Amino acid sequence: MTKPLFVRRAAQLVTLRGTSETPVSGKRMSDLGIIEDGSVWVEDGTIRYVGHDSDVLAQVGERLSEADQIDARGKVVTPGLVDPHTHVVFAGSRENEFEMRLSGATYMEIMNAGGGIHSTTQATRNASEEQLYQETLPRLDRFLQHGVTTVEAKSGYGLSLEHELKQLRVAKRLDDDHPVDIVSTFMGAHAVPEAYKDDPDRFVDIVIHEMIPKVAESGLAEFNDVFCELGVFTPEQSERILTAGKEHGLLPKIHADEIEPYRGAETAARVGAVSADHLLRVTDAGIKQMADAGVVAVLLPGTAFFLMTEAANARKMIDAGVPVALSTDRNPGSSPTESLPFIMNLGCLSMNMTPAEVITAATINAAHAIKRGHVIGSVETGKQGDLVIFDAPNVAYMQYNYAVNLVDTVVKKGKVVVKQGSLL
Ligand SMILES: O=C(O)CC1=NCN=C1
Ligand SMILES: [Zn+2]
Repeated sequence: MTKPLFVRRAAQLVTLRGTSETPVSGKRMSDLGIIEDGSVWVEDGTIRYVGHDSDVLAQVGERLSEADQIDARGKVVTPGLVDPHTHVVFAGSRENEFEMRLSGATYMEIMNAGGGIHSTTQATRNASEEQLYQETLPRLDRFLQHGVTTVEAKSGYGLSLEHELKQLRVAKRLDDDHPVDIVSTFMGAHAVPEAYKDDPDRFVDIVIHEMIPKVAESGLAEFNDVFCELGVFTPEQSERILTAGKEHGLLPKIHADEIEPYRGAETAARVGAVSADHLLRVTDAGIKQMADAGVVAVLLPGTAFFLMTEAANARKMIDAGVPVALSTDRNPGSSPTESLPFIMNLGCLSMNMTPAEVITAATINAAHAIKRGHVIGSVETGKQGDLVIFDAPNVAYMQYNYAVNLVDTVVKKGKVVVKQGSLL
C-alpha cells in the first residue's frame, strides 16, 4: 500500500472538471476549470479530493501526516498528458529519408519508390519481439519525461498477420511493464505491401478476412485504423476495412486527408469513427459531417512541421463544433518526436489555438479519442491519479516558453515517476 500523495497549492490547478462524458468542443475547449492555490489528494492510484488547498485540508484533516506532500506553489498542475495517435512500436529509423526530403523529395515519392512505411515494415519484420521491445522502451521513457502518461500505439509495420500480431504483443508487454499506459490499435491497412501493389484489393481482402478476425480474437487491439490516402487506400476500401473491424468489435479510426483532400473525413463520419486523424486537407463538407457525427479530430501539427507543409485548420474545426485533440504521431518517417508539449506549442503557433485549447486537446479530448474520457484526462474525484507539474506560473507561459521541456514532476497512478525532469 503506497502512501497518499498530496500535491499542494498549485498556482493554477487545471481540473477540466465536468468533461468526462463526451468530447469537448467549441468554446467549452477554453474552459479549463482552473483552481488557484489548488490541491489534489491521490490515494491507491485514484484521485480522492480536488479543490482549493484550504478545502482539501479540511477534508483530509488528521490524515495529513500520512501523505507524501509536493509543493506546487508557482507551478501549473494538469492531468497527465494523453497521446492518442502513435506508431511508437517499430524497428530502425529513416533519417536518410529526412535528408532526401530536405533535398526536395516528397513523402509519397519516397514511399512509392519503396521507402517510407515499406522501409520501416522491412526493418520491423526482420526484428525479433525482444528487439522491438528494447527499441521502443526509450521512446516511452521520453514520453514520460515530457508528461505523457498514456499513449495509443498502432501496429501497421508488419502488413502480415504474423508481424502485425508481433507488434501488438510487444505493445501489450510494454503496457504491462512500463509506467506509460498503452492503448492498442490494429493498423494492418497502413500500406499495400510491395507484393500486392498490382492487386491492392487482394490485400484488402486479406486484411478483412484473415487479419481482422484473428486480431479481434487475440484481444490485443481495441481499435482498427486505415491510411485513407490517394495512392494508399481509397475511401471505399477504407470503409470496407473499418466496417469489417466494427463487425469484430474493433472501433474505427482513420488517417484522413493527410496529403490530399480524399474524402477521409466524410468516410469517418459515415462509419462512425471514434476519430479522424491528420485532416491537413479536410474539406468544409468533411468538417461539417464530422461535427454532426461527433468524430474527434486528432490533429498532428508536428507531422506538418516535419513534412514542411501547412498545418490543419484547427480554428475552423473548433469553430464548427468539432472536438479537437492533439498528438505527436510518433513514427520514424513523418514525426520522430515524443514531445507532446512541443506539439501543444505548435497548436498555438501553427494552428492558432489558444493556450487553454491546446491543454484540453492534449488531455481530455485526447482521452476521448481513445475512449478513455471516463478514466483519464481530467483532475476529478474518482479519475486515475495521473498528474503533471509544469515549471510554469500559468497556462499561457507553457506555450510562450516554447520548444523546451517544462515538465518538473510526473505522477502516474499516484506514484512519482519523474522528478525535476528525471526518470525515477
Ligand atoms: O510514415 C510513417 O511511417 C507513418 C505514417 N503513416 C501515415 N503517414 C505517416
Ligand atoms: Zn499516423
